[in-house]
Amino acid sequence: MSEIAAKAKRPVDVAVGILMRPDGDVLLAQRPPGKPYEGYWEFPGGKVESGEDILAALKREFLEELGIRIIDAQPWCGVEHVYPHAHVRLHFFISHQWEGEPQSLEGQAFAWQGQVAVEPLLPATIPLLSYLGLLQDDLQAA
Ligand SMILES: Nc1nc2c([nH]c(=O)n2[C@H]2C[C@H](O)[C@@H](COP(=O)(O)OP(=O)(O)OP(=O)(O)O)O2)c(=O)[nH]1
Repeated sequence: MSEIAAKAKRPVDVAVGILMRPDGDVLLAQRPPGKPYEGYWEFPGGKVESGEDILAALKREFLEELGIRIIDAQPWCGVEHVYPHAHVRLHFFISHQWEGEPQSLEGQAFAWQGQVAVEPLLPATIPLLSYLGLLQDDLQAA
């Protein structure tokens, strides 16, 4: 295998955060122009840097991209997906504790959603929505 092909196949770790309000609404962001899949909706986050702890990466990305300070977040699930542009390993966290309101520091749009209805959504994230819906239902029933 050539060095370029091997590099292309190496998974990239991505820290992704689902901010969940007490009523179950979650925050989505629209990918800004210039990124692969621009205009698609996602849960905010970004690539983990070499040697960086995943939760630390999550906190850094939220501060850099949204101006939000995550106080605490719990690991939720992992998803691996191969896109034409990258092989990603997504580490999803759920946070109920943060400070600040989302600011569009990268020109991205935001939406708080109960039932997630924004479209299009990044393909690797779509299968998680039904599981997320169960969590939101539990929160509302509590
Ligand atoms: N943040 C986020 N990324 C996701 C989700 N679902 C999904 O497939 N991804 C993929 C898309 C990208 O290939 C990768 C995230 O990388 P990115 O390019 O947005 O990361 P970044 O903000 O660090 O970008 P950059 O510094 O390289 O511009 O993960 C999701 O729900 N949220």
